[in-house]
Amino acid sequence: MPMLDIKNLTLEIETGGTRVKALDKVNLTINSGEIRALVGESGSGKSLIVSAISGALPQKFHLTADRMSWKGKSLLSMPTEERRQLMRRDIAVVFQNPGSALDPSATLGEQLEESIPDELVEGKWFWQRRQSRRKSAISTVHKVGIKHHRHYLSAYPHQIPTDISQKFMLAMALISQPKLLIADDPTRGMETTTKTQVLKLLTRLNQTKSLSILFISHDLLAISSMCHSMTVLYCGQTVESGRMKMLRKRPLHPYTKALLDSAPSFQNDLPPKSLLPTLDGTIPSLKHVPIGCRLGPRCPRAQRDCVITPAVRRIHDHTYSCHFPLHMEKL
Ligand SMILES: Nc1ncnc2c1ncn2[C@@H]1O[C@H](COP(=O)(O)OP(=O)(O)OP(=O)(O)O)[C@@H](O)[C@H]1O
Repeated sequence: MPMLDIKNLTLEIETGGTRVKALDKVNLTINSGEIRALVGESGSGKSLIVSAISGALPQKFHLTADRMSWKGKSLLSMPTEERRQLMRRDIAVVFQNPGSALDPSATLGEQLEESIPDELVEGKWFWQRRQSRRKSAISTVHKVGIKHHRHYLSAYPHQIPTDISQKFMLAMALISQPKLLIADDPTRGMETTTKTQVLKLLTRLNQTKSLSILFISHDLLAISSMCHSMTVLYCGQTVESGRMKMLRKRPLHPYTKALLDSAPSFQNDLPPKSLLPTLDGTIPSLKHVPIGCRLGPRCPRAQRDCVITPAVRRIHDHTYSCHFPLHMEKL
């Protein structure tokens, strides 16, 4: 049984007097110990999925799903307090805008120490427990690559640079020793050495502590080096999902292929200064989503049938939604 299991998640948003489906029957599963990438162009709905899982959607959004469960328990019918505990203890989220998630009136040290669940604090007496909190705060900031802990732990959020607040959010997420980490573009804007350090830390935690990770990023090279599986999203629809190796070798959906082909690091035989292949056009706005397969107007393989939403098809653990998939002759 998957740890996190989402089936046919639909999210409707009111925009300009009409209701649009920002997410349209999205499927996503994460197994214990798995690192799954969630990829797709800007505006495809990745952050909305994160908000839906964490229960952080505005009231006016209308969310439905055939299944949205954590270890078999429905998240949709879970009492608020239980859901809050789950998000505090088992699922940790690193949101895209680290600054806005921090309390401006408390120091980083206070916020970090407060995030440690009571059961992870050692000692019987107040002073022992305070020391234990301090010790884990220091060791966690070191783990995520923040060196001058004395300086940063006593600083307020507005006093620290963006890259430190990004690392700090990761520390806040990891300090509760979660079972699943949802990281929405955690390395965005980081310089290469810091990024490598963060990715190594996540891989190590996955291998040694069996931490499952939903890794959202635009960095396909990082994704292919650390993720076991990948779910591809286009304009609110899941187009393909499967093992990383399989998707890289034989993507079945034209969008997955276009996405992989657009990454320079994946193109070994590309002559210098040649143009990377990309799909014409851009992702449509929510007000103008095409009917059926939303990639239709941009898809090189589109035909008349594509105005009907393709069903999800499965080959072992590889799923895709396309009327005219690639590579079928080789399967
Ligand atoms: N609060 C909101 N109100 C209205 N529309 C929204 C809201 N949040 C997101 N959207 C719309 O939902 C769609 C998906 O947005 P989302 O931020 O989830 O994309 P994303 O894939 O995370 O993009 P990025 O890679 O840039 O973070 C976009 O068209 C966006 O404009």
